[in-house]
Amino acid sequence: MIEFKHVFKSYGRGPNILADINFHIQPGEFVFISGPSGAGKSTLLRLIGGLETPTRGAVHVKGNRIDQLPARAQPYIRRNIGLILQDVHLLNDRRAIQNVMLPLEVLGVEYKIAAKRARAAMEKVGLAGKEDQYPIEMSGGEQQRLAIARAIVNKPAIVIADEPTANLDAVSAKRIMDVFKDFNRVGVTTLIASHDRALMAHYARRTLLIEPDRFSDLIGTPL
Ligand SMILES: Nc1ncnc2c1ncn2[C@@H]1O[C@H](COP(=O)(O)OP(=O)(O)OP(=O)(O)O)[C@@H](O)[C@H]1O
Repeated sequence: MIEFKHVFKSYGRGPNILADINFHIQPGEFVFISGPSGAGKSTLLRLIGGLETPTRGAVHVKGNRIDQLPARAQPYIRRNIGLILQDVHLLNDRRAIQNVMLPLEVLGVEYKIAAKRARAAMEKVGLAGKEDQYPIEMSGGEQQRLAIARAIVNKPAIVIADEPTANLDAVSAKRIMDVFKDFNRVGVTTLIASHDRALMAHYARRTLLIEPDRFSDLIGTPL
């Protein structure tokens, strides 16, 4: 489903952030990406999402080399990935529900159906009743949950989330993790980078631990 083969990544002339990374994630796995700040967790997720290209090596996603896809094929692969980054990139001139409907609009889903699905996704992340607000009128945690609703609304095969619970209180964090768990239960491959090891220990069965000089592929979660 997701495979790294001898992947190296540096930015510009800087040092290798990732060096000779190898792993293979099967469909339906729930994987925790862990490691100290600045070690390269976001970089790894961005490589899978096709937002960065490796300096060396190959990144395979759903049988395609995402790092070598022609530009016209990228939207097709990205459509399968629900990407939740730290910078939520919401459109402030559109209401909350319109933000969530965007991925469906791109796919040409009929307006009424798209609105219904967007409303359901917002309810899942605890934002029922906030449909008509503008993102700017929402709290940081609400914006983060809105970005999550947008990422899951078209039922992607892969969900990648970078610190999805960082701005959330314990109750909201658990709610969001349960949303990911429900998706994972029906086969969605899930990768989550987080500093919250205790929370992740309840959900993930495998950990990719990224440290400055070491990469470890572990069963369970380290506590
Ligand atoms: N676009 C970029 N240009 C140059 N350097 C970058 C860029 N993006 C990330 N880096 C550097 O790469 C390293 C890894 O960053 P990354 O964001 O992947 O770490 P992280 O493990 O996700 O950190 P955190 O837990 O703090 O979010 C850092 O030293 C960072 O400064």
